[in-house]
Amino acid sequence: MLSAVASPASFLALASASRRQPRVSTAPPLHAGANRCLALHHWPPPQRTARDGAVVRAEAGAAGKKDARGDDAAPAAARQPRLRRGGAAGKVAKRRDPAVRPVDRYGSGDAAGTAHQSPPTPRQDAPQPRVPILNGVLVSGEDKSIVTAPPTKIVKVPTPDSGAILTARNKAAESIVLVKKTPPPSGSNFASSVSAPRSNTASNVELVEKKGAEIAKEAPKPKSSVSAPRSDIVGHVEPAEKKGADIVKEASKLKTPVTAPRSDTVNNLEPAEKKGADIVKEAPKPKTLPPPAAPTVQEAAWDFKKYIGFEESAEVKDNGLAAADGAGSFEDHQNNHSGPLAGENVMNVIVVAAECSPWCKTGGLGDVAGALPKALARRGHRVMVVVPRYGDYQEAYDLGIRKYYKAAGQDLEVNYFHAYIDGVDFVFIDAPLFRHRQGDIYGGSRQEIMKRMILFCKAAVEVPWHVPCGGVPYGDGNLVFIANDWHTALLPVYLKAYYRDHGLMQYTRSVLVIHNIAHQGRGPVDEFPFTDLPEHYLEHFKLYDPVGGEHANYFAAGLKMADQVVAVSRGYLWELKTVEGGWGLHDIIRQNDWKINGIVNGIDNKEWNPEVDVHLQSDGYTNYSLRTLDAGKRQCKASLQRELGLQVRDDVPLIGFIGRLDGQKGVEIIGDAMPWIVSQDVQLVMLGTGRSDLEQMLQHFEWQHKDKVRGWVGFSVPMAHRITAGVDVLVMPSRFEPCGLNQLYAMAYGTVPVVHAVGGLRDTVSPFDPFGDSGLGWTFDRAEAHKLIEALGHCLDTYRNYRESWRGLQQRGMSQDFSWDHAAQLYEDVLVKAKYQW
Ligand SMILES: Nc1ncnc2c1ncn2[C@@H]1O[C@H](COP(=O)(O)OP(=O)(O)O[C@H]2O[C@H](CO)[C@@H](O)[C@H](O)[C@H]2O)[C@@H](O)[C@H]1O
Repeated sequence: MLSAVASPASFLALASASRRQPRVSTAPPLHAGANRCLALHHWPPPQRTARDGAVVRAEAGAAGKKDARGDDAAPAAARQPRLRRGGAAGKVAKRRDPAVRPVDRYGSGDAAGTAHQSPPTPRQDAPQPRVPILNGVLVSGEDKSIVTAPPTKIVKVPTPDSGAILTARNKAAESIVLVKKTPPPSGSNFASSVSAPRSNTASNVELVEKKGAEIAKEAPKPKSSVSAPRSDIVGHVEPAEKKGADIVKEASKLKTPVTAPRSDTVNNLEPAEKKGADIVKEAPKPKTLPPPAAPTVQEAAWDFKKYIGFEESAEVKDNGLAAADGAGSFEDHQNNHSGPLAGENVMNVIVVAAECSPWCKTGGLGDVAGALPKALARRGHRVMVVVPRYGDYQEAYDLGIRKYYKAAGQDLEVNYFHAYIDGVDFVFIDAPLFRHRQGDIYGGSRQEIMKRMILFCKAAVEVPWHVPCGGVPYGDGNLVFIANDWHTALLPVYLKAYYRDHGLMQYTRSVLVIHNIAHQGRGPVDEFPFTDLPEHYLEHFKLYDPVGGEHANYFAAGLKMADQVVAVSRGYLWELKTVEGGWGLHDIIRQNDWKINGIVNGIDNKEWNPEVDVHLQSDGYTNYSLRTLDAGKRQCKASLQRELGLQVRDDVPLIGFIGRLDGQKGVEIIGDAMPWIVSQDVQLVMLGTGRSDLEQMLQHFEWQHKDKVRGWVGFSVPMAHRITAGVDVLVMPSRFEPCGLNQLYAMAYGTVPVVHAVGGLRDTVSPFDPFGDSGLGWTFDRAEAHKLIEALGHCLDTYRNYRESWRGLQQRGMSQDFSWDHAAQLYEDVLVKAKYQW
């Protein structure tokens, strides 16, 4: 008997148990038909390859070598290798190169087993030796006394009036130049960022000024041309430029690290404008340099709708759909004289992620990085997304800025590309390491992907200084970074170790979002020096794993260093604190509980909306709304059946599955339930890519049940949209699901979800109650085939025999507000908490 609500503990314990056990292919279906015993052992058994990116014994040593402990000691789900997947939205061809073992989607790997010893207590508050690091250059011990002094360097401007602050390289005479503020070009988001009251601006400025005045009184006059008292400019040193001794020598002449009003007060902040102007007046005139490829702002001409290939229909416009996602368009806000929704909480926000839709997406992280920033911008924040440039993205142009950063012992050049879309600055970090990875963004060995992420985080943390979006860099005051998953967990660490520990970037905060803690960025302790962090930071990384032993863990360090943390649902946050759900980091999560927030993702109302969905505008599909649900869905269903070569029948329930093919998504549970499924009068379509054994399973089922089953192996955004619209039921038997987006998309499209009640699935799909006529779908409390079958059985019964109840389910699902605007408001609360946190 299905119990609609079970305790989370039981979900987890059971999910975890099933993770540990081999798949049982003989789970007795409740409504088994004649061919219930259809053998599942036809398809190849899961390969027992080493888990990608797993904990690597220190002694495994040699570069490129994977987990030396083998798979047998790890839990089953954890053991399953997660193959890399293609990336480009909608057109990513899968590549498999047998010569290079894929690492996995998240590169460096699944966390280890279920039994964990307590990780070391976080010690970020412990007194630490103040080893000065100036842009990653360690200053020797005897120079410690000057640690707090700002390095005097090195700013040149691209053009005198561009407002950009760029550091010069290979330039003999370096000087600091205060850059005059220029009015933002039309179309830039500068207006939004400066027009809003900046609550901490005033207070920060006062604070800094007061402090500055006091210190300045005591401080000897700097000898260099540091006439512009701008701490962030002063504080910035080109890493590869003048190292160690030089910097120390220069810096020792100054004792005014934070005396100055900060660049952001000059560049970004309205209340500080006057002061900024005064400072500018006093500042020496910028040298006239030959103009480099200056950032001309072309963003205004960029049309997102054109880019994604649709124009809203007149009907949609009339219905005020644009406003349906809450805050209205960015333009609306610009014209809205009542000020930004965020009010005095307006901030500069930089979202840093390894993928971002529509440029590069392998899963939900890409969706979030593409949509959350726009929602934050609609609230009035000045928002930037920083993402690697894996391919040649047409809408982004080269800013002509070159920087060098050290990663894994190598000096690597990065360039910055920029686009301004929907009120958001998108900055693409270009480097040879990222180029040509579009179809394989998490590919390569563990060391390779870790090196990419080290470089990415180092470059990203300095973007607010170097990249003049709309002519004006963000600056480091009133600034918060939102890092995502292990790939960017190093960002909060670099922010602290390189800057905040040394009195720089004092008004910058970091938030780390946990989308999936099963991937943590683990490596042997002896690879820690690759990160280029001070030695004493190692303690924040070290984690003991009973299976893999001691290792260095990026996610662990990021969780400790971030000012605030977000888990992508409240249910997931609860699970993270359990042994089964924390994947070895549960103790760290518990210890940092005070700063962890659970926020369910939203959905992009332009991208995932049946009324305007561009993928429903051809091949017989159609857009539809709640009003036209019956006809619209019928048409989409028929088109999907036709496109997939299934019999076109409206009366047969069409079931769908979309997802990465790995242990998390529970696709093998569908496999276990297959004998029962094909015994019913149903059709089933599954779309996914990932583990090769699971891909083969999909293909095998299609081959075996041609009349009923389709297994589409690949990554196809259009097909994901069409399946979401065309099917009646979406199954998600995920073993764990931090949030889950597909069930949200399904409900928005009038498709009824049947889900394993874990994490975000449990939070977002309330179980159907036929008596109260409430609920949004069916849930089952254990990731097991017979539980799925039971829930699916009830679902199909309702579909066939209780059409009114079915219609009610669809209507309730479509009427939910899943917009990002609500989630963005909750994120804003977290950003504000971080901002006032010291
Ligand atoms: N073969 C395919 N072809 C086309 N599109 C495909 C596809 N396979 C998956 N997708 C798309 O990728 C996205 C996957 O979303 P999920 O929420 O399942 O994310 P994922 O588990 O990757 O991410 C993690 O992060 C997200 C975001 O926080 C959490 O919701 C989630 O629980 C967590 O595991 C959806 O947009 C889906 O349509």
